[in-house]
Amino acid sequence: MADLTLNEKKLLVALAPLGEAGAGDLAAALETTEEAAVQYANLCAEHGLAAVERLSTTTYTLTPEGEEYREHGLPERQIYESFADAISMKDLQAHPLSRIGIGWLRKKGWVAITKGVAEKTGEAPAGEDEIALVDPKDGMSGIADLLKRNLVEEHEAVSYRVAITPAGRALVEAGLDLVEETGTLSREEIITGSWREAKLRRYSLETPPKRVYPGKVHPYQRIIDEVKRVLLDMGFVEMQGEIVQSAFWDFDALFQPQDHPAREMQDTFYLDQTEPMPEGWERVRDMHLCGGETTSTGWGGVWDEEVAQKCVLRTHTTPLSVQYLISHPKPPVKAFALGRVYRREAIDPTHLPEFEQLEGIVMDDGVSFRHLLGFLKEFYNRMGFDEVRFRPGYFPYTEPSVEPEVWVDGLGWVELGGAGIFRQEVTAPWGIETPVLAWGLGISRIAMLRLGLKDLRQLYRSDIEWLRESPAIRRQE
Ligand SMILES: N[C@@H](Cc1ccccc1)C(=O)O
Repeated sequence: MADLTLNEKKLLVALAPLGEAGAGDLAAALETTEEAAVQYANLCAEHGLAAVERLSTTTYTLTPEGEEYREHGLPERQIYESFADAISMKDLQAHPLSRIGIGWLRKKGWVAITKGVAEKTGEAPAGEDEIALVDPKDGMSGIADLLKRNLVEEHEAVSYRVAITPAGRALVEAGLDLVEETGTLSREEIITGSWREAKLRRYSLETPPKRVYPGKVHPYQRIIDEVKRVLLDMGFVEMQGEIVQSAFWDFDALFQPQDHPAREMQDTFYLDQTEPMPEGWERVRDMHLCGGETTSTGWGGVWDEEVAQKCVLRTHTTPLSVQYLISHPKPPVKAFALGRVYRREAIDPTHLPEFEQLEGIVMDDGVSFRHLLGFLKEFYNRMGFDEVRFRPGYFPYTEPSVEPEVWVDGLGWVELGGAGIFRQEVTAPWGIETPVLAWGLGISRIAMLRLGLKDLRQLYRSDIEWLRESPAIRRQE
């Protein structure tokens, strides 16, 4: 029995005079936790030196509702006692417990209902459930009904008893050497060689240890952090902005006409609040009406100030770009925002009413459409997508516009957002003449592809199994 650890030996020595003991007593004798004592006992059991018995006891306690009924009787009993022999259904239904109690009264056969009158059948013995309600104990036949009615709660308590086997006793009687073992060696012990005399604790390399699940960054947050890192590496600064925007910023400042379908209630979350117009709003109005002082003709028609003042949950992060340009009108500007946006979407595996967008702008003299494609390609390459292509797109605020797509094995080309060069209708009201490249990309989609998910909802539901299995490391570059 050379491979018994000191702890196992100590356990046997403590157990031998008792023959049999609860894990709690053994833990006290060994000055350790009950869990550890059970572990040592199990190791002894593996060597045939002890036997471990797992005992589980079930106890029941009353819920607050159960307590209430123990005192005053089950609802059906209370109703039963509230009238003499017969009662009209109308009066019966007026009883405060009627909603719970009437069904049970009938089911238990205590009343018979004919022509709108409930009449006692004369039989209403105390049921098993009522007996169990007084003092619920394991094995009572009324417990199941009380559990179903949520009047009692079940608790399971597990305890362990350990008994020494004849082989264990023989070993203790033959005498066990209780020399302290060491599990760690100090620098000195190694240098001086005194480790040779130390009694080293044996480890079993076959027994799998209990898995631990340390806290770690959420897989989606890791990708968001990585996106931000990539943009910062590419020389962008981060812009911040509000989730609640006026329709003026979310739509009008982006030259989205007031009758644009995306502005409608079924697509956008409107709030019951308004925001006053910002300085310079009249130039946006004029742009919509007639193109202001530019070569544009605008949309024509009418433009309603009240429509623009309504607040919405931002439907995209693009309003932040306009706001940033207004406060940073001088080139060069390279800025990004990564934040949540809201749309009234029916929920399915690839659509959610909230998701994350990565917004970006580059303003500088001489930047062109080719720079835009270059930025997007570079970004996706750095995020691990090697093949990128662009399809023509349309947005009211950009011209030309594109929709970037990336190639994903097994899925084909996946659309990931929109991009373009801001139209003069967007920039001119604020006196900006330098070209501005702009894009808004879906980040949850990227995360889904990178994490190999089939359902976007996985990113937002706290699925503990998935979180535990997700590696806590960054992607290999
Ligand atoms: N805002 C657009 C994306 C976009 C942003 C900037 C320029 C062009 C397109 C969207 O939400 O789909």
